[in-house]
Amino acid sequence: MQVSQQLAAQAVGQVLDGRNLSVVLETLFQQHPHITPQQRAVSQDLAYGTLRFYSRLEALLQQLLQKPLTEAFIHHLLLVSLYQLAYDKAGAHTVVNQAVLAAAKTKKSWAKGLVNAVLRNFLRQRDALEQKLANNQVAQYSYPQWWINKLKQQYPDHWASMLEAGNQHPPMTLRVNRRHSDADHYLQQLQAADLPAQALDAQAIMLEHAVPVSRLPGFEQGHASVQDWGAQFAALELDAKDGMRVLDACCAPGGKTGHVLELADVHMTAMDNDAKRLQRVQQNLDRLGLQANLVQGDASTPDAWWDGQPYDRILADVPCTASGIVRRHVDIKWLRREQDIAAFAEQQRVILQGLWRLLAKGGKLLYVTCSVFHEENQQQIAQFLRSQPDARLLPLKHDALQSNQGQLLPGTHHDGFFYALLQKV
Ligand SMILES: C[S@@+](CC[C@H](N)C(=O)[O-])C[C@H]1O[C@@H](n2cnc3c(N)ncnc32)[C@H](O)[C@@H]1O
Repeated sequence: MQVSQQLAAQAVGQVLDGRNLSVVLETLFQQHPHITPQQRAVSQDLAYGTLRFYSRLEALLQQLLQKPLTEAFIHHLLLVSLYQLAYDKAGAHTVVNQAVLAAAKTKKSWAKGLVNAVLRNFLRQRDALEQKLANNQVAQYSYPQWWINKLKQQYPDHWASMLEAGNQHPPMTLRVNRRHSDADHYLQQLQAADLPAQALDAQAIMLEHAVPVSRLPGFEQGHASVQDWGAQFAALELDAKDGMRVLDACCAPGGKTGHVLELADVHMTAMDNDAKRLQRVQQNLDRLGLQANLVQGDASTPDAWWDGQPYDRILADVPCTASGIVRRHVDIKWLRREQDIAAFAEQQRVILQGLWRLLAKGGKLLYVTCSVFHEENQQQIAQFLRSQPDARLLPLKHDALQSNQGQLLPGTHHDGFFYALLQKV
C-alpha cells in the first residue's frame, strides 16, 4: 500500500499543478516498471478517489493542521490517506502506519510525527470535523465554487443531483455490436462468463463490476465495445442509412464512428486534428472489422481536406469542457477554469460554421458535447440558428433528450451529454 499511497500522492500533486490525470499516471507507471498490476490498480483508485473528493478532503485537512504545510508531497500524502480513512475499505491502522512510513522516506525529521498526529486526530474527531463542513458547499460537493454557482443558476431544480452524479463511481457500460448480436444474447454470454450485468436498451449493457476488456466474450473479435450509454445515443440520433456519405468530424478515438458503421453501410470519412488519436480510431475500426477513410484535418477549415462532395450526415462531437463526464475524468473539476467555457464555445462556434457548408441540402448535422454548461449547448445552438437561415432544429428521438431540450443530465446510468440535430433546408 505504501508504494500506491506514494504514487497516488505524486499524481494528485501533479494534477493540482495543472496536468492531466491519465497522462500523469501513465508517466509514473513508466517510471516504476517493477510495481505489480495490483499496486498499479490501487494507485489509480487512490488518485481517482482523492481527486473526486479533493475539496472535502482539503477542508478536513485544514482543520487538522495548526500551520500551513510547506512540503507538497506530505500535503498530498495526507489527502490520499484521509481519502482512504474516510471512503476506502482499507483498515485504519494499516493506512496510518503505511503513510507514516511513506512520510519517513522524505527524510524530513518532522514529517513522520505530523502525519501520524493528523491522521490519528482525524480518526478521533471525525464527526465533529465533518459537522463543521455542513454549510460549506465546496467541501460538501467537492467542486469549485464557480462550477456550483453556474449549475445552480442554469439548473435550479437539478444542480445538487447533477453534482452528486458527477461524484459517483462510473459504471462500465458496453455497446453490443449489432452486426453480431444484441443485448439479450450478449447478456447470456456475460452470465456464462460469470459477469453480472443488466441491459439498458437493445444494444447497451451495464456491468455490475468493471473488468479488464480481455474478460469480455468476443471483445477482440469486435462483438462489444466499451462506451457510456449517453454516448450511444449519438449514432441512433444521427440515423445514417445505407449508402449515405457520412462525416464524423471530431472522431477520435472513434467510439461513435464505430457505432455509426455498425448500424449502416455508409461511406464514412472520420476526421480529427490529432494524428496520434487517429491511430486509436484505426485500431478500434480494425477490431470491429469496419472501414472508414481517416483524415487528419481541422474541422473549422475544411478547404484544406474536403473533396467538395456534400455529406448526407455530419456528426460534430466537438471539443468541450467535458463537464458532463467528471465521474470518469475527476481531474476536470480541478483543471478547468471558468473562462475556459467561453474559449470552448468560440472553438465550437467556428467548427460548426466550418462544417455547415459541407452538408447536403436536406442533410442532417448532429451537434454533440459532453458538457452540461448552456454556453456550449443550448446557447451555442440558439446563436447558430439565428445566424444560419437555412438551418432548422429537428426533434430528437430519445425521451430523455426530448424532455430536456437535448440535454442529457448525468445520472446513475449515463454521463451528461448535449445533442442538437440540425437540418439544412
Ligand atoms: C469529444 S472528442 C471526440 C470523441 C469521439 N467522437 C468518440 O466518440 O470517440 C473531440 C475530438 O475533437 C478533436 N478536435 C479538437 N479540435 C478539433 C478541430 N478543430 N478539428 C478536428 N478535430 C478536432 C480532438 O482531438 C478530439 O479527438
